[in-house]
Amino acid sequence: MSTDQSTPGPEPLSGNRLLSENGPLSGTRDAQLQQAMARAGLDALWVSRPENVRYLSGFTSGDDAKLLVVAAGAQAGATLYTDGRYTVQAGEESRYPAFIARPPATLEHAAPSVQGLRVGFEADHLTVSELEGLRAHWQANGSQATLVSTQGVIEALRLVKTEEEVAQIREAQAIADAAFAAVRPGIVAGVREDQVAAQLEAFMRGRGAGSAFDITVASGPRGAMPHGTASGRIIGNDELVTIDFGAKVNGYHSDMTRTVAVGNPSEELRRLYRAVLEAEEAAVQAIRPGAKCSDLDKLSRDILVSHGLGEYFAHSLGHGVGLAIHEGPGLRGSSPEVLEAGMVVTAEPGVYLPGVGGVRIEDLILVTESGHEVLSSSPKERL
Ligand SMILES: CSCC[C@H](N)C(=O)N1CCC[C@H]1C(=O)N[C@@H](C)C(=O)O
Repeated sequence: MSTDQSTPGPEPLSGNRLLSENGPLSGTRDAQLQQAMARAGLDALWVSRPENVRYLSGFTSGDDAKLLVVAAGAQAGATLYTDGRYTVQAGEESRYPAFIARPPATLEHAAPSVQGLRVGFEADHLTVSELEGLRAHWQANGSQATLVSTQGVIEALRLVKTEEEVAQIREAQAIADAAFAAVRPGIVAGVREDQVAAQLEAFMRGRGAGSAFDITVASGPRGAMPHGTASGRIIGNDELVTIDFGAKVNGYHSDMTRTVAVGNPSEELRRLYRAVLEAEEAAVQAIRPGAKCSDLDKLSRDILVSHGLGEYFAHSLGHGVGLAIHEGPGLRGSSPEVLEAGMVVTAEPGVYLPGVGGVRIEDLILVTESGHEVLSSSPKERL
């Protein structure tokens, strides 16, 4: 898989070609996109973030594709640009016609469509060389397009999930819960962290799901690493082990963390665990439409501060989950976002004490009209 569309590669199977005529914008998602583009003052949008390409087009190899959307006028419509490795797949999956080529042929093909338009590009997901390519082909080459830097145009549409999207996330979380139930009895002293991760991953693959990200299994002092990817460390007796993992179903992720006790951890470790559990449960209970993300973060942080642990809570409370493992809304102190029904978020406070260890507890939560539904069902230990 390559994210660099400018890398020379194999030629298209049968030359550059459009798989069908230009595709109209139709349906709810396209209408929302057109409104969002109008709000951002855009005539067209060059979509390069893989999840956004997938969200709009349905093409599942968004890493190797771009999408041009022209919102209105004679050229209105959308075209997927990908290369000859994906001719069949694009024909099967994409809601829009595909032009099979690599840059610069893709940009040359798009140039007449963007003539004189204000064309947005995704500033967080376009490389400098790709931007130079847009400039060379759409500005310096007579197309006279105005390139506009944008952030979060499509991400804003992805914040509230449809029922179909929630169903995928629910399925991913159910598989992760089943994996945890199957693997938990084997998390004992003498087992390596990476064996635990391998068992979780094998279980999820056996159920047709992928792993949402590199699994964290952080035992003993490694628990002080929030992103402590499973290592060859052997889990010891009387330790805490933090396990953070998720499944991926049809591109949609789940995310859950449990911290488990092996043997009889010290009273100091149990105290950390109880404080984190209190902070997590309070945050979950406060999740409802209208709740401010920054307030939720503060609520859990204040509880950890009251236990003298505020300085050890080294990240935000949580994040949205969907086609990306980390997406909006951000449940953090600086977030201006407010929860709405249909959002799927995590609540995952943690404390990390260098040389000692750490604790994190995380649930995956659907915001509902009446409050919330906790999608993760794996039991939490009471220490
Ligand atoms: C590599 S994906 C990690 C998934 C995990 N559940 C997670 O989101 N974590 C683990 C600890 C912190 C948190 C995280 O990475 N939060 C981000 C959004 C932050 O910047 O705080």
